[in-house]
Amino acid sequence: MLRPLRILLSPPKCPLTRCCSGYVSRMRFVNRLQEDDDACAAALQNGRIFLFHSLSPLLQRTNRETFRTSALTASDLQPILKNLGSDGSLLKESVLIGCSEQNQAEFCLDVGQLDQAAVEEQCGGTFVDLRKAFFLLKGAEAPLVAKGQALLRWHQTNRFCSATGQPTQRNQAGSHRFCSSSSTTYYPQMSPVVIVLVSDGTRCLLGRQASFPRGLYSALAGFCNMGETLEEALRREVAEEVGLEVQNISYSSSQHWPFPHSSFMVACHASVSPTHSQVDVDHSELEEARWFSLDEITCALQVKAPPRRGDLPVIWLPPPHAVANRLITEWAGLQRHGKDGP
Ligand SMILES: NC(=O)C1=CN([C@@H]2O[C@H](COP(=O)(O)OP(=O)(O)OC[C@H]3O[C@@H](n4cnc5c(N)ncnc54)[C@H](O)[C@@H]3O)[C@@H](O)[C@H]2O)C=CC1
Repeated sequence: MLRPLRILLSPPKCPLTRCCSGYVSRMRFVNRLQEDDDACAAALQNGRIFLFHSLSPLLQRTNRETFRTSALTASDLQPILKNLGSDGSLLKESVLIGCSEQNQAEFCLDVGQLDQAAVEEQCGGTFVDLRKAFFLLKGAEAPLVAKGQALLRWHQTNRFCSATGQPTQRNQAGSHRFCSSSSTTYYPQMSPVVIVLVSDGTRCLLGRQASFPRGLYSALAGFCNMGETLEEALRREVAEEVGLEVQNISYSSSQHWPFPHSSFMVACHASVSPTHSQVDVDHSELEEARWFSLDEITCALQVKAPPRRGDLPVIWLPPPHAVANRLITEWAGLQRHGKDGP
């Protein structure tokens, strides 16, 4: 007979003062768990575990429209895994992703080898593709599942040493893998990407790829090449994609972006002189790029959901989770207050 399942909903955000007071101890706790396998195994027994199935996170519907992540404790999960025919070793495949504000270690576990419907039934949730889940979740929950999925994916695709072909072994936290034949330690990787909102003083430049949904425009983005600085990558990408030379580069913010794989997005503003703003699009990279006025951006920022089939054509922008949205919002705010971006 199964014990009643206790689903732990992610805690609401705590007041700033409390977050700050516990921050140092939480960071040191996570760091210790990454270094000490025994401590990590013990923390797993008392931790919160976010389930994934074939890299899709388990979500709970809170009402008709909204979803939240759900986490189980090890003691809730163990009987479920056993009931579904898994031995006790599966739990140890959990990877550490952080520590809650209640000082509880947080882990992710992919149960892709178990029957999806059976896990959903026993856990009272639904596994949702990350592309959908990322935009259904609010606040800190979206980056949390993105981080968990990225780490689980990295382990699934780095089981062997690229030098010797021998299997690699992970530490308990999952913060690295080790090949004992070549004594090589492998760490999870992100690809650096620069994303830039170019302004000519009164307008900003957005582009769209042919693969984007109809009407979606975004800031220009591109992967950094080996050996490049961010500034070099930014200048090169803008030159390649739209034939412009930018100046006045300023940093805005950054984010981990899980699509299609882990990118480390560094978001910047930059400018061109209004007398040198003629766009020359490389159509092998972009379908279109053009300048947008503040009025056009203000309208586009008000479109809160992608247009549906049959709706009138409308220009819309990446959602608030995307750092591109932050760049565009920052630019619009500065324009409204009479200052250009960078
Ligand atoms: N979070 C946000 O606000 C936004 C995120 N992005 C992300 O930025 C990234 C780059 O954007 P785009 O250049 O438009 O992407 P893209 O997917 O069009 O990639 C461009 C080219 O870069 C090369 N490439 C792919 N993966 C690479 C890697 N890991 N390292 C080096 N080169 C690689 C390939 O030749 C690919 O054709 C994408 O992951 C995209 O999802 C793009 C716009 C907004």
